[in-house]
Amino acid sequence: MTRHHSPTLERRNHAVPAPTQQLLIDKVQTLLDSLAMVDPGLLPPSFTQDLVQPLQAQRDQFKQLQDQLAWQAVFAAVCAVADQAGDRHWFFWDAFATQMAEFCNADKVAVFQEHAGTLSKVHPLEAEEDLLTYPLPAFQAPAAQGHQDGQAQCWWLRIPGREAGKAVFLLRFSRVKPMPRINQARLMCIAEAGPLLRTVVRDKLPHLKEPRVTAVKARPVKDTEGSPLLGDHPDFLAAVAQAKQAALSEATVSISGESGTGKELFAHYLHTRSRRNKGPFIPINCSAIPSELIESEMFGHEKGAFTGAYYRKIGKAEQANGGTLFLDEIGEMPLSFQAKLLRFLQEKQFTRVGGNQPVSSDARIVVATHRDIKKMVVEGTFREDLYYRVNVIPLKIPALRHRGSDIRTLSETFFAKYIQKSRASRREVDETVFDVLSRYPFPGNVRELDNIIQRTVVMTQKPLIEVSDLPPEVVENSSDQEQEKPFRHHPFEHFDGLIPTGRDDLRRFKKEVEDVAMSYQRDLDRRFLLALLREHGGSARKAAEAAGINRTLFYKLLKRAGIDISILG
Ligand SMILES: Nc1ncnc2c1ncn2[C@@H]1O[C@H](COP(=O)(O)OP(=O)(O)OP(=O)(O)O)[C@@H](O)[C@H]1O
Repeated sequence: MTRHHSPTLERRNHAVPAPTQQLLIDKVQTLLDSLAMVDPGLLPPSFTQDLVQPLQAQRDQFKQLQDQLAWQAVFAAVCAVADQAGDRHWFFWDAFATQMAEFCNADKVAVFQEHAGTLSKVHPLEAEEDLLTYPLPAFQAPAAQGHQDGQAQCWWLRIPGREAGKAVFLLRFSRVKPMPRINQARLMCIAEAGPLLRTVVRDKLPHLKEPRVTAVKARPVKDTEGSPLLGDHPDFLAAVAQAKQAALSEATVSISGESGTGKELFAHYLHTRSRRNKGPFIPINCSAIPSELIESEMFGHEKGAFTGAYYRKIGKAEQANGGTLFLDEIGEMPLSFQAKLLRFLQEKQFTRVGGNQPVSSDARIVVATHRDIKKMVVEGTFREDLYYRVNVIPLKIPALRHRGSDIRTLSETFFAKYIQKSRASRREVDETVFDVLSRYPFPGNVRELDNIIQRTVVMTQKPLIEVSDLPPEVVENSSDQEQEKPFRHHPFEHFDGLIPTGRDDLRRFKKEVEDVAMSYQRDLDRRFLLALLREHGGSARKAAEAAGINRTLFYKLLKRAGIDISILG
């Protein structure tokens, strides 16, 4: 069987500028759109067939070209990965492999599937011909069958006419993210296939040259200035700096931020850095206490104040004397209690439930909320005077997903913490894990990240923690990319000479479009002018008047459109 010798996919091909492709598509589309607006009465019956359909075909051809160029870019990226990996083995990243599988042409090659575990049986293949020079359609991937997402698979291609085949690794990686847009695939081929394939090579083919492995070693928990607040994103550091400043004063601080961003941690940090740090830090979660009990929780009660009050109880406000009282979720504070709280904040005095003696407490107040209490004021569910009383120093903690670099810092620290606690304390984390985590939106913020990593470390005992060890929901939701639109046609179907691959070809294409556009325009002008003249009994003066242009210009237009007025009767 002869081998398919279509033009090779040279790397220079993907150098054709992407904007030019889009420009061509846009141009033809604009033309089509304006044609769609022309009054059908002015158009010849064969209009659609003669003009619209060829234009549509041209637009589709440009789109196809765009796809193909994108594929070539991906191909070039895969070449780069393959270059790094040595000359005998090919590595395809899943999205690429799946696409290839779709365009499989099974009669050209025989394909044998091998599981990664049997890879070592694949004997070294002579490399007398560089695989890079093969036309892409000759790489026939089998239709995806029996793959498990997230698992590396090996496919062995046997190319007809040759004794031995070439080993091709197709990496199933679809759990990591849905198919990316093709123009993003290029970057991701390198970013994602790289670490995974290195892992596969290292684990399964130990006899091959040791690949470069990028794994992160667990390291001791960071402890900067004794602060438990970890992070180095500029917005986070700005919040820490504000907190440091606020700690020096006695003013009430109002901390806002989504759930799990570290509001309580910040409140504690404020306390430990304040001059009250020898005093108590007393937190009270307003959302966790039933509204009828909030007053006695906060201010305590006297013995016999109500049924079941057998002893005097000291409330949180009193316990916090000399220290800090942290009112968490202040937005959940019942409206009925807000007036009493306001009085305490202003006078530093309160009365225990069932008592009549005023009790004083010198507590610094820090409040937190994940709700927009300003909005609650407008809605009438939070007292305006209390809002101003607590909102003296506002401190906003950004959500984790807006603090990209912190995901990395915190992940490393949490991995280190839990790996140290685990039985096998010498474990590593594959870089790809951090890539996946950095793309996950973390609705539960730092608390969620902490839980995810703890769960991951506990649930696997492997020496190298990989993406497949992360909880599936994290991997599935780690994509911030748009959903991939499936390709409509084989990317290399018309590769042989039909599709322009260089700048000159594109210029020619562009000129063709312009010529077509011009001829359509002339044709339309002509039809319009003729219709106008007929309507006005062949009188150029009347027709010009009706069109709102002067007669000289009208004659010019007639001349340009090749209309001889004398033939009109
Ligand atoms: N910057 C950080 N560094 C280290 N750990 C953090 C950081 N931010 C949050 N955490 C950890 O995340 C968890 C949640 O933090 P915390 O309880 O302070 O959040 P929160 O905003 O008060 O949550 P909620 O609104 O649900 O009460 C805690 O285990 C905390 O130690």
